[in-house]
Amino acid sequence: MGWLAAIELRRVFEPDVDVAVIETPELFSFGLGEGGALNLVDTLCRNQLDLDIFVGEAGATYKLGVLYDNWRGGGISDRYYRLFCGPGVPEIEWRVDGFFPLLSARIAMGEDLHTCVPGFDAIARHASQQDIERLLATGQSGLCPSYHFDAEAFERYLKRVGLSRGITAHASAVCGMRLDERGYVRSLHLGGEQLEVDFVIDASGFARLGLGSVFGTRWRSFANTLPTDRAITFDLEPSEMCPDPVTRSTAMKAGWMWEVPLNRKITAGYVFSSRHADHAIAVAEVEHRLGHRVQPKHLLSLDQGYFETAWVNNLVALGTASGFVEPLDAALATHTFEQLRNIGRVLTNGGGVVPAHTIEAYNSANARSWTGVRDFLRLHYDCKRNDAPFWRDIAAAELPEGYAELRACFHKRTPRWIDIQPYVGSGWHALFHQLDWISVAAPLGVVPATAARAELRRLSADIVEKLGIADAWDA
Ligand SMILES: Cc1cc2nc3c(=O)[nH]c(=O)nc-3n(C[C@H](O)[C@H](O)[C@H](O)COP(=O)(O)OP(=O)(O)OC[C@H]3O[C@@H](n4cnc5c(N)ncnc54)[C@H](O)[C@@H]3O)c2cc1C
Repeated sequence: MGWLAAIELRRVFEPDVDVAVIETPELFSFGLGEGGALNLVDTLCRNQLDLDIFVGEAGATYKLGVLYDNWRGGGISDRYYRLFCGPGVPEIEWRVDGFFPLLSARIAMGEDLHTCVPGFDAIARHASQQDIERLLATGQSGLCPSYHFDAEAFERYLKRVGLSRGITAHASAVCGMRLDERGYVRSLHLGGEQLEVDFVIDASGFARLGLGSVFGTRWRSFANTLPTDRAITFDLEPSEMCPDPVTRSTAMKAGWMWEVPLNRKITAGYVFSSRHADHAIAVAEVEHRLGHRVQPKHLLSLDQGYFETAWVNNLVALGTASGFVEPLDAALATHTFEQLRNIGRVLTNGGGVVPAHTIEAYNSANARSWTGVRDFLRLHYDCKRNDAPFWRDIAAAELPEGYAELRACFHKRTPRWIDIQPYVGSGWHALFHQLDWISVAAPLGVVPATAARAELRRLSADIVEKLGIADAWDA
């Protein structure tokens, strides 16, 4: 994300401010395909990165949501979707007292939620990219697009754009930082050279040069809540059908597997708990599920959590340098884009002069946002599976307090905006909205039919008749 951050800074700073990217000549990359959420598109547009050029340069394909396979334990055909919904879906446009009566009626009747989106048919029949483009252009699909993309190709594209906009590149590793007596970074050590700096965005990924090494900021671990701590990654041959416009997340015996469909390959991985499987067991399970051998590319140890303070004086950490969560729902990329938007917003609104209490507000909003990510991801594991020790252990594990309370509410009614609002602070946007929570909580039974029925019964008979949901009301 380093080049993207530099492009954001180039946009917000005056032309006479130098913006530079320091990148190691031995660039480290997982070679992954990634999927963004809707704020990927906002980030590109805000920075005048043309979407058509991005698609060509980053090998991007449409992403219209996430497909969850086997999270309820009913086998590979037991699936539900969380779609990126836009205008044109009556179930979402009708809202009464903070809830969606037409969606609640579906939950009360035990119906799928994703089938209410007109464009879902195109997803189900593996429509081509051109068909999806045409469908989106009609404005009738009820869908908003994001993209899957090749992370390395995206970074190369951003570098070309960055250089063309006057950003300078230093091919060198950052070996250290010199702080002044107040703890502000004054220069970076680049091998033999010192680079004087006024402001630093640390996008050093797992190296965590700033918060981890220099400032020793406190780490808030999610290990008790999100138990997966290992991942293997591998590529798959693309299927003969067109690339699916959804990221596929399949529940496995000791975690879950992701598949990001790109044009010429599918990048995939299995995130698992080391208490319940090891590398060999994970590979064997993947091969058994797919029915063929795979060639693992990386075995990674993952420590899920975040640094309590992401912005210290004149250094702010971005993306993995500030925290990490498993790639479920592209939460890390979504959080990173929101961090970047807020860094840009604070710098622009402050005219480059930012008081300490604004930095505190950024840090507290960032921490809230991470908590929201943790709880939304934890929701996915609330799935009543008990066919393997991993799922039984999760079912028995203690829940974080905030999420435990939310879950208790969802037994009585569907998720509301007021439930999510506490995760959002100081000008930040929610990463996962009411509809996202409903789309996962209802299929898993965290919102039971009885809860949906109870809230429908609070509606007047007039509204029930107008909406045509008397069956659900009476059920
Ligand atoms: C297993 C796995 C699967 C993932 N899958 C997805 C997914 O499907 N979708 C998704 O949205 N996200 C996914 N992610 C998250 C994804 O990695 C991040 O969203 C994003 O790529 C992280 O970007 P970053 O810039 O923070 O870190 P990185 O991409 O790791 O970049 C850090 C950069 O800093 C450089 N660097 C390190 N040390 C130094 C130094 N001393 N000096 C100079 N440069 C240095 C490195 O060479 C590297 O180029 C996944 C992550 C993992 C681990």
